[in-house]
Order: sequence, then structure tokens, then C-alpha cells
Amino acid sequence: MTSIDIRDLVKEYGTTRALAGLTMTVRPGRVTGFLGPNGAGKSTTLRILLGLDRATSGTATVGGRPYALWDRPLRHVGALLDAAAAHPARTARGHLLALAHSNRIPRGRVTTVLEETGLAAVARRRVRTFSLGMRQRLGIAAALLGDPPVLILDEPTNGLDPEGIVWLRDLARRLAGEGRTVLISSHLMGEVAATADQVVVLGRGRLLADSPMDAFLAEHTPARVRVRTTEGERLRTALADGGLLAVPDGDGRWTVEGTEAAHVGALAARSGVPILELADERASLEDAYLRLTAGDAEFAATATPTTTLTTTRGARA
Ligand SMILES: Nc1ncnc2c1ncn2[C@@H]1O[C@H](COP(=O)(O)OP(=O)(O)OP(=O)(O)O)[C@@H](O)[C@H]1O
Repeated sequence: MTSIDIRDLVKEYGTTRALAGLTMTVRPGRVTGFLGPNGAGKSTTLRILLGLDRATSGTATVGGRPYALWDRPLRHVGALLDAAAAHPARTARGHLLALAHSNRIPRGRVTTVLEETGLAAVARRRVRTFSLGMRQRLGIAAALLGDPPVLILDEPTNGLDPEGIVWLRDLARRLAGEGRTVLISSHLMGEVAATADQVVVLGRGRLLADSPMDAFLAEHTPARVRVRTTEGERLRTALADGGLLAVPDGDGRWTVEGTEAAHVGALAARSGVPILELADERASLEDAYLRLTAGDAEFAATATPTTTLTTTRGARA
């Protein structure tokens, strides 16, 4: 039983209600993306979960008990919350050895995670000489140290180079594939779309969504078809006869909302309209997320969030 369970969690900072009764479960065997506008309460949730802050009321448990009650917690939960957590005067290896010692983790794990995170060559350098990306890798190495069944990573791609981002994506997928519980908070929708199976969205301290990725995209973005023809007006008429509105995008391309490619293709074929391209448009996570959180962003600019499409045919990002 290695799920993360949050029940009726409330956190108040003076008059600010950071969490307003949050209930959610993060399950093993999948990567869960933890999303929400600035100030939505993601970090507060993670801090309470890791015993770094106290809830006003409600409970947050990992594997059935509060983090603070685990003896040798790094063996149960690996977390990356703050890449600056390592002491600057320590070497990377020294930092990990100290953590291993206090959690009674075999020293051999230190070498393993240094290699796994690409830090073996700089293991004896002091952390103060590390770039942000190297610190981030060290934080991930610390999270992996106890070989834990649960991993909680807060903005793990911060500072990582493109190769590092791909590495992290593969690592998260592998960890979930091994049956671990992997929770990743991120503002990078493309990365979440490429990595997560499940999407949890907070807004103003409340749960706005908790769905599998595909269901989330389907629920929060309209079905839409792109079609290209040399006979635009005939296409428009053929679709209008079928109750559909085709909107021209220029260059012989049209968008039809609220339908599927198969239906558009059938209507066009019935009227003998030549079709050069026809495709269901895959919704983007960014679009779905912005539609869902419009109005819940505490620090949004005054213009309303975009409702135009970020077109990504064949990709979710
Ligand atoms: N120590 C604190 N004292 C007072 N208010 C706080 C404190 N920590 C967080 N808050 C407030 O709680 C709310 C939730 O903040 P939190 O950092 O959890 O959001 P977040 O979703 O992690 O945001 P971000 O995406 O910007 O990291 C915000 O209104 C924030 O100002």
C-alpha cells in the first residue's frame, strides 16, 4: 500500500486559505502530474505531506501513515522539493553518504545513484560549485537513494538541459513502470503531457480535476477536425447540410468543431467533395489546462486566458 492519501486537507496562513479541504489519492504504477496556477497550493500540499509544515486540519499520508511516523523515511518516500537543500560545503558524495548513514541505507546505493543521475564524475566536487542543473540532479539522486516506492518531485526539470529533461522523463516512466508512485509538480505542460498518465489540477486550494490524461484532454477540449480541400464552398455546403459549421483557416484549410474526422469524411464523400487532408485534432494539455483553470489563477494578467488553439497534431503537448 504505497499510495499518497490526502483527506480534507486545510491549511491557513493567517487569513490566507492555501488549502480549502483538499482530498486526493495518488496511486502506484503511474506518473501523476500535479498542476495548478501560482499559489494554487501545490507546494503547501507537498510540504505538509513531507512533514515540513503542519495542516490546520485534515490528513496527508504516504503508504498509510504520516511521513513523520516512518522510521528511516528515505526508504519509503524520496522527495525533491528544493534543489538548494544540500550543504554547499559538502561534496555531492559526502551529502549522499550523510543521508544514507542517517537512514541506514547501504553505502553502495550512493555510488549507484551518483551513476544513475550522471554525477559520478563530479561526485567529489563541493556542492557550491554546482550549476542549478547539477544541484537538481543531486536532489534527484537523494530522492532515489533509499530505493523508495514513492517519489515526489517538485518542478524537477528546473535547470535541466534538454538531455537532462529527456533523461528525467525516461526515469519517471521507468520508476512508474516498476510499480512506484510518482508525483511530479510542474508548470511545463509539454513535459507533463509527455510524462504523466494521470493529471491532478489544483486551483485556489481545491481539487479542480483528477483524471487519466486522455480523459482529461477529452473532457476539457472540444472535439475538432482539420480538413483541407480545393473546393471550400462545396465542403462548407456539404457540412452545413449535415448540421456542421466549417470555419476557413485560409490556404484551403478548414476547422470543424464538435465532430470527428470520420463524420466529416463521410459527408464530404457523399457530396463528392475532394479532400486533400483530414485529421482529428489532438487536444493539447496546455489548452485543456488553461480552459479548466481560467478564473482560478490568483496572479493572472487581466486579459482572459487564451481560448485559441495551440495546434499539435499527433502530439499531446
Ligand atoms: N509561509 C507562508 N506564509 C504565508 N502564506 C503562504 C506561505 N506559504 C504559502 N503561502 C500562501 O499559500 C498559497 C498557496 O501557496 P503554494 O506555494 O502552496 O502554491 P503553489 O501552487 O505551490 O504555487 P507555485 O506554482 O507558485 O509554486 C499562496 O496564496 C501563498 O501565498
